[in-house]
Amino acid sequence: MTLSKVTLEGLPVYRNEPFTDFAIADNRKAMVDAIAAVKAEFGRTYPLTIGGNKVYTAETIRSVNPGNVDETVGYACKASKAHAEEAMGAALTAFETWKRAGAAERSSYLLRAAKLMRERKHGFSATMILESGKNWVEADVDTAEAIDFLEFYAREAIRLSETNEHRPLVAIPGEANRVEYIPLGVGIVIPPWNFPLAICVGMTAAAIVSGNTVVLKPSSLTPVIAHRFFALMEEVGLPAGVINYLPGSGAEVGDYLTKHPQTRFISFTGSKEVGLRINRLAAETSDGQIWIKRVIAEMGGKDGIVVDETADLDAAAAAIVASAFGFQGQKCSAGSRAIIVDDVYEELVGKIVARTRELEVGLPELDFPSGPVSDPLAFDKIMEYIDIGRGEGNLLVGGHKAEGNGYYIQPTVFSEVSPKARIMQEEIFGPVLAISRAKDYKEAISIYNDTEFGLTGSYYSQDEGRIAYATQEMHCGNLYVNRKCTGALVGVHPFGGFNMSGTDSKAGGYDYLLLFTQAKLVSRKLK
Ligand SMILES: NC(=O)c1ccc[n+]([C@@H]2O[C@H](COP(=O)([O-])OP(=O)(O)OC[C@H]3O[C@@H](n4cnc5c(N)ncnc54)[C@H](O)[C@@H]3O)[C@@H](O)[C@H]2O)c1
Ligand SMILES: N[C@@H](CCC=O)C(=O)O
Repeated sequence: MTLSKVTLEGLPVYRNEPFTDFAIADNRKAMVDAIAAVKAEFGRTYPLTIGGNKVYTAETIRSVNPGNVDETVGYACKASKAHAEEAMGAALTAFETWKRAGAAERSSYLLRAAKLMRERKHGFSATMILESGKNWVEADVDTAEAIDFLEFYAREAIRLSETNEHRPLVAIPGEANRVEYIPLGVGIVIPPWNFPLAICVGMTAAAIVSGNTVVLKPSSLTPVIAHRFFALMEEVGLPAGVINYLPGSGAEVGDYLTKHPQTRFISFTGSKEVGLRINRLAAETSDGQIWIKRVIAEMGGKDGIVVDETADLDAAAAAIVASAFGFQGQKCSAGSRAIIVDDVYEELVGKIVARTRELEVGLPELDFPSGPVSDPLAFDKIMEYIDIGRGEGNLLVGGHKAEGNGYYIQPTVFSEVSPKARIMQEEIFGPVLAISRAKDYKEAISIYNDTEFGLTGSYYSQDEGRIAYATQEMHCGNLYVNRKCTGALVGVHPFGGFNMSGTDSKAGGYDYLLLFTQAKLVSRKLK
């Protein structure tokens, strides 16, 4: 593919990457082989990369397999503030040329990376299985989403560069007017650990394809998969300094870069606490700073599924269990609350309990449906919430540590939980489902709305009037009807939440790249 020749018309129509069917023996074998190949690389040290230079540090971050804590996936070199300063310098230098590359050229790097990632799909997924504790399907979905982000944003950058053709300004005689979406500058990209490939790729790709350069500070829990993506971008020939790979402490390097006067924007996805801190620090102007920093902050959720008495209860039970316990509830979209109307409460709770009991907990590489949680801090926090839950509801399933040489917790269900209970209000980010009873669908929806978050929600019903009411009243960025509240697809379900869930950036949607650009109007008087 010639770089400057990429056009929207010349590209195949965007389609979501298909998921792998692991019922097929060849696909299972391919994943087993990929896991073995990743294990053969265990224990390697991954350098920082600043302006293309590899930097090895004495201090490293040990990336542990949360499913078998004796295994070290790798060691990531750990940046200091001095490295952060160098990375900022490298990104500023690279920006001077990268900002002038056309959208077609910038997009071509993403498209090449997508092609290679597709060819090596199971390798990327296997790294996540071993580094983040995803089961095979969850890891495969994460890789597919990463490929989707690359393909989608490549097309979006080209579309945005052709905006005057697709959305012409109002014409007036004697002038030629056009809008150009130009890059912002150097951005700090701070992804979470839980979609360690897809979200890392999506945030980084969107920033650079819009003409910015970035310092990428991956989560300290998943630096190896982030490095795998970074190495892919090097392999496709991305110029040095466009992405600077800089693992390090959030408190040290993260704060330093957030406060830096030459940081133009911060693209963050993670917890409410860290997001609010970044937002506050970024609002303070540093000496020498000549802009208002832009903060894109996608944060947590306390998502839920509302079920009324007309709903298909088997479908609702399946969705509630999948949304609550998929990847051990460690998704911002996790349906950690179910709000069920009185008439069908007992029946539906029975179905939820039965399905939850079927979830076997075990080693991700052996593809158990339920695996470990991320790390000891998360383990302790979740177990504390389970203790709190014992005082706030009826424990129906789980409630204990599960067997295994890792951070395993039994999928846990509490019923008869008050809407104001802590386990109904606070993000637990683990395999804990709280169920509340409502007298009717209107009360159920008002319980759903009664949190500080507003990310995802589902409404289960067969009544069109109620569906219309729920559509209007449920206050969240991603509302689903008669489907689970996890699993947004790029281009299909633009993703982002309201209130304390963040800035509603709508990742994977048509508005996302605008966040990484500024619009410049050029008006020319004609003779
Ligand atoms: N809304 C979304 O789209 C979305 C998607 C995924 C995850 N999340 C949320 O992310 C959270 C889980 O991810 P996590 O545990 O990685 O979150 P986290 O907030 O602990 O960390 C997120 C990132 O911030 C970094 N960080 C920590 N302190 C920092 C600081 N002072 N300055 C700069 N960076 C700092 C971390 O190293 C990590 O890379 C959950 O709350 C989840 O709901 C939200
Ligand atoms: N986009 C993902 C959630 C990302 C947050 O963890 C979903 O829709 O389930």
